[in-house]
Amino acid sequence: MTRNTFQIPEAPYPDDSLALHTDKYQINMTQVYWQDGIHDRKAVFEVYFRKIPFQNGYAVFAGLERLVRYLQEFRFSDSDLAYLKEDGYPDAFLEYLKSVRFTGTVRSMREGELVFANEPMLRVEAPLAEAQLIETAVLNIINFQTLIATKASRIKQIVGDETTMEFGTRRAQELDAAIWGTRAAFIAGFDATSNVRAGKLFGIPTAGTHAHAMVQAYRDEYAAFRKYAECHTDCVFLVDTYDTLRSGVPTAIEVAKEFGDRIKFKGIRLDSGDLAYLSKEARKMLDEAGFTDAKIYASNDLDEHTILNLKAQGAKIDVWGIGTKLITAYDQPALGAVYKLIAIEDENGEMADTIKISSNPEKISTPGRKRVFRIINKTNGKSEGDYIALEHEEPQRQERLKMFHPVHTYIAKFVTNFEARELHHTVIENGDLVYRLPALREIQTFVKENLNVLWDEYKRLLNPAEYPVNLSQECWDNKMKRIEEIQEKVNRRVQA
Ligand SMILES: Nc1ncnc2c1ncn2[C@@H]1O[C@H](COP(=O)(O)OP(=O)(O)OP(=O)(O)O)[C@@H](O)[C@H]1O
Ligand SMILES: O=P(O)(O)OC[C@H]1O[C@H](OP(=O)(O)OP(=O)(O)O)[C@H](O)[C@@H]1O
Ligand SMILES: O=C(O)c1cccnc1
Repeated sequence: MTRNTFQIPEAPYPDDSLALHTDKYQINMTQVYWQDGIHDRKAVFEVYFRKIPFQNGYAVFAGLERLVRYLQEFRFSDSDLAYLKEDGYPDAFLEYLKSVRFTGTVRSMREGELVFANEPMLRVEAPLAEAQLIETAVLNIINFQTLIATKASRIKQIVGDETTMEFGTRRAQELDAAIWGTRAAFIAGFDATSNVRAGKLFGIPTAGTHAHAMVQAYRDEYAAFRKYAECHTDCVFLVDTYDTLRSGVPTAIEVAKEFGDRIKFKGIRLDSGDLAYLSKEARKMLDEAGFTDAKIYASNDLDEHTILNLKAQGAKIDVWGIGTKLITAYDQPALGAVYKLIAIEDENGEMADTIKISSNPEKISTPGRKRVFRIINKTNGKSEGDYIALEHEEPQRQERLKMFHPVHTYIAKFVTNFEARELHHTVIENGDLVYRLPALREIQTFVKENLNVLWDEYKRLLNPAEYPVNLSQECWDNKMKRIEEIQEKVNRRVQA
C-alpha cells in the first residue's frame, strides 16, 4: 500500500514586508493625499491613551525597539505592490508607494518610562502619507507591549524582590505575542522566561522545571526525578502529579538525598491545589529534611490578586511562575492608545494646529507640538506630576510653576525647587536612527528608578490616587482658542 505524504507549502512571499500590516483605510487615505498632491505636507501625530489599564495608577511604556526596527525597514516589497495591484490600485499610485520610506522624525519616551493617561508617549512628525501609513502598526506594537509591561509591573509590585518567571508562551495570542510579551514582562522586572527563543533573541535569562508529562511518562515520581537528576545538575521537581504531600514532596526529598552533592536541589514546584496550605506543609518537610535552601516554586493561573491573597495567607512560596494571566492581559485584553493628528502644514507652508472635539471634555485632543516634563521635587526626589507644555516653553527655567488640572482647573498648586525632566527624546530624525537603543537590563533598571520617583499612593493595586498630568497655561489657552474657533465655524455653518 502506498502512503500519501504531503509537503508544507513554501511561505508564499519570500519578500513579505510589514508595510501591509496596516488597515486598508490607511492606504485609501494615502491615495487621496497623493492624488490631491498633499501627501508630502508635514504632519504631526501623537500617541496616547485615555485610561490606564487594569485601573492601575501608571503604565509602563514599551515597544520602542520594535517600532524603530519597523520604521527603519518600512518599504513596500514587490509582492506587496503586486497584491495591491490585484486589488485595483492604479499603477501610478503603486509607483509612488514603491518609493515610500520613513523619512520622518520620532520623539518618544524611553522604553520603561512611566506614562499616564492623556499624555503623549511618542510623536511622529513626517510627510502626511508616511505618518498615515504607519499608524496601525505603531498602535499595534505600543498598545500590546505597554499593556503587558504594565500588567507585569503590577505583579512585580506584589512580589517585590522574590523571583518571577514568565511561563505564558503556550497561552499567548500566538507566536509574536509570546515573544514580545515576554520581553515586556522582563522590562517590568521579571527575572526569567521559559521561552528559549526569547532568551536567544533578547538575552533574557531562561529557566524551567519539568511538566507532569515526564512523571507520567515514567509512570512513577521516583523514577522520573531520578532520571532528571542523572541528566541535569539544577533540579526542581514538580510534586503534584499524584499526591503532593504524601508522595511528591517525600519523593523529591528522597531523590535529593540520594544524589547529594551530585545535583543542586533547587526546590520543588506546586502547580495545583491549595498553594498556601501545600507550600507551608512542604516548607516544613523540606526544612526537617535539612533542605532549608530549597525553594518552593508555584504556578497555576497566578496573577497579582492571587499572589497578594497567597501572601496574606502566609504561603511559603519563593518563586512565582506566571503565564496565562500575564501574557494575555487576562483582565484587560487591550490598551486603547490612539494616534491623533495634532498639527498639519497648510497650503502656505505654515504649521496649523488641529483638534478633535468630543462631548466628553476628557476626550478632546490637545492641539499643537508639545513637550512633556516630569516635575520632580528636589527636596524629596518625588514627582509632583507631569507637565505638558507647548514646544517653545521652558518650564525648567521657571522658579515657580503653576500646575493645574486640565479639566477641573480649580485643582491647582504651585511648585518651587523642582527639576523638570523632559520625557521625550529624539529617536529618529529625518529617517535616521539618532538614539542608542538601551540594553534590556538598562531598561529594567530604568523602570525601577522611575518607580522610586513615584509616591506609593500611585503604585497601590487597588484604587490608586490619580497622578496629576497638567497642561501649561499656554497649552491650555491654545486648546481653548482652538475649541472656540471650531465652535464658531460650526455655528456659522449651522446659521448659513
Ligand atoms: N490558598 C489559595 N488561595 C487563593 N487562591 C488559591 C489558593 N491556592 C490556589 N489558588 C488559586 O486558585 C485557583 C485554583 O484553580 P483550579 O481549581 O483550577 O486549580 P486546581 O484544581 O487546584 O488545579 P488544576 O485544575 O490545575 O489541576 C488557581 O488560580 C490558583 O492559583
Ligand atoms: O498557569 P499559568 O499561569 O498559565 O502558568 C503556566 C502553566 O503551564 C503549565 O500548565 P499546563 O499547560 O501543563 O496546564 P495545567 O497545569 O493547567 O494542566 C504549568 O504547569 C502552569 O500551570
Ligand atoms: O518550566 C516550567 O515549570 C514551566 C514552563 C512553562 C509553563 N509552565 C511551567
